[in-house]
Amino acid sequence: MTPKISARDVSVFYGAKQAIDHVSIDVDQDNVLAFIGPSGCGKSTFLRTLNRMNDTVASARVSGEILLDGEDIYASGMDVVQLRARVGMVFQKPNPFPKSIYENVAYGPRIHGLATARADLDALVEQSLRRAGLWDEVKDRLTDSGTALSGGQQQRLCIARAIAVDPEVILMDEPCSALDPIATAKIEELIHELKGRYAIVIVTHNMQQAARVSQQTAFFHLGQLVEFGRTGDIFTNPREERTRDYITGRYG
Ligand SMILES: Nc1ncnc2c1ncn2[C@@H]1O[C@H](COP(=O)(O)OP(=O)(O)OP(=O)(O)O)[C@@H](O)[C@H]1O
Repeated sequence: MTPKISARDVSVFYGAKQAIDHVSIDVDQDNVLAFIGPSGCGKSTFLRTLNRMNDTVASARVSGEILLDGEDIYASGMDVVQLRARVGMVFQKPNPFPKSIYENVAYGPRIHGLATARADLDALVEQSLRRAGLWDEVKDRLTDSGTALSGGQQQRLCIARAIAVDPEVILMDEPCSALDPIATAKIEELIHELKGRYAIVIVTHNMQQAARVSQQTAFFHLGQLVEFGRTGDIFTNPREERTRDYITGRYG
């Protein structure tokens, strides 16, 4: 199977400090891939290279190659706005726009010209909220502010917002770390439902979560990709000592 994203020999520097050290990895189409590793090992930094979110950090410099469907996303002609629609992102802290629930979801399709007629936009908003498992909770209050929802609902709204522009990949950077266990379980359920429709990459500190939601796991340490494989193998039979030490809680 051709990978959805292929990262080759990727390094990232913040000024003189190297945060990612020659990482190569493929993201498959039909999988959930989890990035795990101790704090500061570079999980978020690497995740953010996959849709050029590091462009927003002045000191960040990326080398190597990242191909999306075989196309170099760092090529000079790449439209970064379009790229971030194709490779959407959900952040640690839910960050809905200070606008209505409807507008949070409709904004992206409108600026990308995916729906112009009101009825089409309404249908797209409903479909996105349904896929994000939020429709039944908000259908009678679409004009309320997105920021008035609970944290878990806000995170699902952010997922609906990412889905609305018809992405191919969804990057999730610790999407449950600000949520309680019930809201977390809902997001995990949602990840199961979204799997197959979108390639999903999730950064998580929670190893049980990685084991529950992902089919593949990548373990990072000090900017290096130490081990990458099937989640079951990584957690039950890791090849590398550093992976074993981490998953058994010897450091972290
Ligand atoms: N904007 C930045 N400017 C300078 N250094 C940064 C920046 N962002 C991250 N770093 C550094 O890069 C390294 C990797 O950080 P990163 O946040 O990617 O790790 P992480 O594994 O996601 O950590 P955590 O699990 O704590 O979120 C760390 O040493 C961090 O201090």
